[in-house]
Amino acid sequence: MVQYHTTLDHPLGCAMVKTNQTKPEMQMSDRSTVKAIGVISGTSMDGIDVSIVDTDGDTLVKPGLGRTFSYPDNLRRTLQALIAEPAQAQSEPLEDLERDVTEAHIAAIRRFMEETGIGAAEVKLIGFHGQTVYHRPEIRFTRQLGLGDKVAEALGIDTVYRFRHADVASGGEGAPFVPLYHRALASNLQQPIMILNLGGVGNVTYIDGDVVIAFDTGPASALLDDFVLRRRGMSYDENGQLAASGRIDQKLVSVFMQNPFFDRPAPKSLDRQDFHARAKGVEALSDEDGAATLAEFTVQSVVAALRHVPRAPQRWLVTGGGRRNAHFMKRLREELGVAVDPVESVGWDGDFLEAQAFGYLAVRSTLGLPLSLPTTTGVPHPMPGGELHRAA
Ligand SMILES: Nc1ncnc2c1ncn2[C@@H]1O[C@H](COP(=O)(O)OP(=O)(O)OP(=O)(O)O)[C@@H](O)[C@H]1O
Ligand SMILES: CC(=O)N[C@H]1[C@@H]2OC[C@@H](O2)[C@@H](O)[C@@H]1O[C@H](C)C(=O)O
Repeated sequence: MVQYHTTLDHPLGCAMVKTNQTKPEMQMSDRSTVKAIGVISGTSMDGIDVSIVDTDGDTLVKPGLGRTFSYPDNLRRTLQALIAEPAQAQSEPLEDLERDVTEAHIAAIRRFMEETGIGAAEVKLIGFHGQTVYHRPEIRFTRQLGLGDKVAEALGIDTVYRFRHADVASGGEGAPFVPLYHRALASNLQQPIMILNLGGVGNVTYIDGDVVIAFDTGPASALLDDFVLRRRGMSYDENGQLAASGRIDQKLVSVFMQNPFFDRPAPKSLDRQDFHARAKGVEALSDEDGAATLAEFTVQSVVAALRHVPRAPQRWLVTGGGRRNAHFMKRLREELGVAVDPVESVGWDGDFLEAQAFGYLAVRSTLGLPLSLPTTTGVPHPMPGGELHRAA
């Protein structure tokens, strides 16, 4: 197994770097396809996404079925409270919480396999992302709760986890990590093309042949979700109805857009909570106007992504839960002035791209292939990563 040691003087030793590059677990000549399950709970914490992909870890990719399973209510609430307290999310040991998060993921994978009839013997690997609770690449720190060894042991399937750690330890942003999967999927599409993920945080992948540029764009649904929860007790603004019924406070949007993040060259990444403190200005607005203003902030932060790509793509494909927000989609079409479609328009499943990506990346990890590039996370060179735990 690849060996790691911690590079940071941190009590949790969360950032790891690969030290002795041993032989990859699979050789390039073994490149037949294998089935890998990917599992992730994103920053919205709306559930655990599980999917499967049949892949050689390179150009061959066949996505399979996907399912989302909710966190138990008390666990979701505990996680939501934790991410609002950055000091705790960074420094507390959180052993009980990490065990609960791991168990919820194991239960989700079990149910996925039962419901889809996929047997453990068919699955070569699990790519286990875990739950991001704190992300600070500038101090070389990223934290995803979840214990890969427990997943491997409980399910009897080799499991790769700690995908982002080697990247962050080497000075990379540690996110986004889905872009190489986007590249594999988009190889037959007209380029340049932009893939936009509207999750809790937004991120884009610009693909033009060998050029892959990726970065986080700004808030996607996180600010709006938290606002409508506070104001209306709703977990999100269904179809963007509330935002569509309000008036945008353009002055506030331009204040939000003065944040130096938007001019910072790519690659760059965000913690879910990064814009919360500075978005407090919406508290003085009505529910409708506040929602309209926060939604517009998301839209303008996506438009600002064009500052950091070489050519304006003629087509945007949108993935993540935000593609269901009709108001986001309408405003993006108006502002970008080109085709903006959900990824389903090219046959991809926008609910499971991230889960599939971590299955794909798990296979790449065992092949010793890069998971991130200088142009996707700012690593000094294409960077392998992930930590493999054998089932037995
Ligand atoms: N019908 C809908 N109308 C409006 N918004 C929706 C709808 N369905 C989902 N969403 C939004 O999508 C969000 C979830 O998106 P998604 O599952 O892609 O996020 P995530 O994967 O947790 O986040 P990230 O990609 O940042 O890790 C919800 O929190 C909600 O704001
Ligand atoms: C640190 C972390 O978990 N970041 C997430 C988050 O959610 C969206 C955006 O911010 C992206 O950078 C990343 O998610 C996907 C899975 C990624 O790594 O591509």
